[in-house]
Amino acid sequence: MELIDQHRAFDGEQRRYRHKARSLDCDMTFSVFLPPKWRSESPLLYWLSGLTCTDENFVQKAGAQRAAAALGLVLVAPDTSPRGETVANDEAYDLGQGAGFYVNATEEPWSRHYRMEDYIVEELPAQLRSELGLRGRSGISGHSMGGHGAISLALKHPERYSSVSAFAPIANPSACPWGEKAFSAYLGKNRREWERHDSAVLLAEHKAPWPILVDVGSSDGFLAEQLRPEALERAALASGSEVSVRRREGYDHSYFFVASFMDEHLQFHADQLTTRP
Ligand SMILES: N[C@@H](CCC(=O)N[C@@H](CS)C(=O)NCC(=O)O)C(=O)O
Repeated sequence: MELIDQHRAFDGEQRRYRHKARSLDCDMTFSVFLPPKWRSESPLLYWLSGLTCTDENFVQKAGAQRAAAALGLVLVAPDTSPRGETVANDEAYDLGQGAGFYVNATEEPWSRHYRMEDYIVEELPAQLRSELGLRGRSGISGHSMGGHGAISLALKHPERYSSVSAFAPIANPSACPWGEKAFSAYLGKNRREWERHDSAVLLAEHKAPWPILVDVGSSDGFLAEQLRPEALERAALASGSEVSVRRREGYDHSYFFVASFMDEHLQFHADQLTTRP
């Protein structure tokens, strides 16, 4: 992989890499923050971003580096979809490039490149292990579409992740307009298939092995129609899972909201990653 950008930050390093992603069959960029004195065992936090984002929105807007440096957390920020002129796309902001929804697509024209679940869960961790020697325990978090990605991927691959949180997640994508549109394009018309990637459905069926921390803003314009955090709370009750959904008065969907509570999420992950068996 090729180092394409590097900045000192809080005595650590904010780096950006480009590499050939086998699972996505295209070149990808991702960002990684290495805290001071990082080691191969340092814990990692994967951050999955939302619609329209690249790896850079989080790096530039979330203000996560100061606390990550203090806590010794490596931050990994992947892009939100495969990229490139030969990669299928759509004019809408909520489908195609910038909107991979963290699933492996089965439908044309998406199935060749849109394999974000394999990329996030398998290929990127293997790349970080082989190229940077990073093999610490991993947590996962994200925003909006990335909050859906974080919770659903962790529930699908519980052996891979030791801590999970989300900001304004699309909690029940098989029952909201963003999710219905993306899942019908990527996964086809069978709603049963959609439910295999739906955090609320997965959580209702299986008790989560870790507590899940969620923040949502009460003034988020997407809250009632697209995010539906109450579905996650109902699911947690049904399975006996520990899910804390905190409603933050007056906050909206933006990275101003994310940045406001980032330190609390990083502390939560650091606690889980360093103290849980
Ligand atoms: N642009 C879309 C909304 C997209 C949006 O809000 N994206 C969020 C994630 S779902 C985001 O993080 N945008 C990039 C940013 O704020 O830096 C719209 O017009 O409704």
